Amino acid sequence: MTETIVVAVDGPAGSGKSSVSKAAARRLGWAYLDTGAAYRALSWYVVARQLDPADSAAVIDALPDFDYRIGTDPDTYHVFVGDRDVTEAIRTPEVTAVVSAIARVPEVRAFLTGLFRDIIRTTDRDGIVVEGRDITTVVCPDAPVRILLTADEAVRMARRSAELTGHSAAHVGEALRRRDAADSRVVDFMNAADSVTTVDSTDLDFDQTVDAVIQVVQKAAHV
Ligand SMILES: Nc1ncnc2c1ncn2[C@@H]1O[C@H](COP(=O)(O)OP(=O)(O)O)[C@@H](O)[C@H]1O
Ligand SMILES: Nc1ccn([C@@H]2O[C@H](COP(=O)(O)OP(=O)(O)O)[C@@H](O)[C@H]2O)c(=O)n1
Repeated sequence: MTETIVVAVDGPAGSGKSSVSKAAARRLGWAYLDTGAAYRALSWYVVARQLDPADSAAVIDALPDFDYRIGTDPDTYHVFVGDRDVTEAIRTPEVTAVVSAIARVPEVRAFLTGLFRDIIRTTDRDGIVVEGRDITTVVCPDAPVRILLTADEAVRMARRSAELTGHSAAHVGEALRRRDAADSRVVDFMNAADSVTTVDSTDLDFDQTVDAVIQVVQKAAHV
């Protein structure tokens, strides 16, 4: 059996990681793994169990009962905790506001990294596009294709606030800046690590960004 080709994609919030990675996976006929969804689902679970997200010990204690499942088919993407479909619930501003506190706990990162590697190992496609904050550096540092997807902060904020109707652009922008600042104290996703290719989507539209990612994949993985 040939080994699955891993495409590792990191970047800050609103850079296009999820949407671009999903579209690239679809075009390649490969699997897609959204790692942020696991951090979000754990945050949702902590809130649902009425635990304090800032209480690391309580969050660590909850890990063995965290029954997480995610689809890796880009066309039928769903996130479950137990038998509850949380695909929508994990995107609310309430969950987004607590996710950085959960993600900074080293035991949480180790637990979820193990889970991601299991999912990657058991994929039945020729390749998998995995996106997050530490995929090129921690989860899959040996991936044959490693990409940092960036865009200027103002552009990222504008994209995000266009998605979240009902929230002011200033509020969305401030929340995004605060989350990036907190997250980047834990892992560096603003600077490309050695031999990681940067794709800057500031002046690219969505399709051009997908094209740019596919080109990096084709060049690095010869597909
Ligand atoms: N190059 C691009 N040009 C315009 N809009 C984009 C581009 N890339 C992504 N988007 C849009 O920006 C929004 C945020 O993208 P998303 O994939 O959720 O980012 P991330 O996963 O990095 O937070 C989405 O609505 C997406 O469709
Ligand atoms: N590999 C990853 C992915 C996400 N995360 C955390 O999970 C949160 C949500 O990730 P996400 O990718 O869904 O966020 P967006 O960039 O899509 O808004 C981030 O703000 C990080 O705190 C992480 O720490 N490591």
